[in-house]
Amino acid sequence: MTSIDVQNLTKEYGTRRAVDDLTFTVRPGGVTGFLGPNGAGKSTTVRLVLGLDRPTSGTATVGGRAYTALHEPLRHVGALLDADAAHGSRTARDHLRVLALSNRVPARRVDEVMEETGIASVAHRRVKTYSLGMRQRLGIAAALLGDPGVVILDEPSNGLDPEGIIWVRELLRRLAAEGRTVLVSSHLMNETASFADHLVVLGRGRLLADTPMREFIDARVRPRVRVRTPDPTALKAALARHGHDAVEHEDGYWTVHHARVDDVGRIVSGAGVPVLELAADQGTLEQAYLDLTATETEFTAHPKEARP
Ligand SMILES: Nc1ncnc2c1ncn2[C@@H]1O[C@H](COP(=O)(O)OP(=O)(O)OP(=O)(O)O)[C@@H](O)[C@H]1O
Repeated sequence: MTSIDVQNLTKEYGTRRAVDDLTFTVRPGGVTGFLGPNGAGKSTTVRLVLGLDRPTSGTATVGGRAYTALHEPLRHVGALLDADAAHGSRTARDHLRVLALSNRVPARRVDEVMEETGIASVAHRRVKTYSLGMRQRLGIAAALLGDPGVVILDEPSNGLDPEGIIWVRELLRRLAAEGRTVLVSSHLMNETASFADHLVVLGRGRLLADTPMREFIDARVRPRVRVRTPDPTALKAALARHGHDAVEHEDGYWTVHHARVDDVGRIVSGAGVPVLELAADQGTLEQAYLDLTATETEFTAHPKEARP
């Protein structure tokens, strides 16, 4: 099985340390979300993994070997870094054929990946006539061309329509289910939450988190419960007896903070409080991420102060 191993990786550009002593492993069989504010060092790390840049110190390997030492690398690692990587005056099919030929990938894979990514019907069109979403699909097709065990995608949903976004989500899950190692960097928290099971989070070049997604959220966002009842007085009284408080919202719901849905369910049913709806509000990846990175963001917009 092929892992991505980053070991004490550091990259300096002049006096700026873009990546600072990073150590983490991306394992097969799951989708790892690669997160961090602008300038955190995600792209630099990926470039070091792909041998596009040289580390100042430390190592980045794929299956125990440096990318540059891989024979026919496309058959081991597929990557989407930039949707504009294809030459605009080439057709999509020609672009993929050239890639296939230079990596001894069977020619039939060209048609297979175009079919899989939904661009078969535009295979003969020049890439410069493609929309951003179509170029994105072509970039994903190129990443999958060599049937690689490791797939690294930077913002794969970029420019895709709603149907395309769902397609990417399912594709990532399937690649992981097939036992591949999948690393996806993104700034879209809802999207990342929909496909990732593990997270690696960077801030100012350093590792801030390397945890399963559920643990990441649970450790940072306290659970809440939403309740709707026609008898708020009985609800508040029953909760108060167990040390809980309920806060009313404009939409008619009550929120019980720092509470688990099982506990609130038992309390209200035990007290005979009529309940129309009861739901766990588990907290989102976005809440947890913002909580973690609040102090790690290099670039923040500050609203102008109001003048007296
Ligand atoms: N070639 C380079 N020369 C000088 N500085 C660089 C170079 N590449 C990256 N940097 C700097 O390294 C830091 C990390 O940048 P990087 O692009 O890796 O971050 P990122 O997490 O991918 O950000 P984003 O989310 O904005 O894409 C930034 O401060 C950036 O300005």
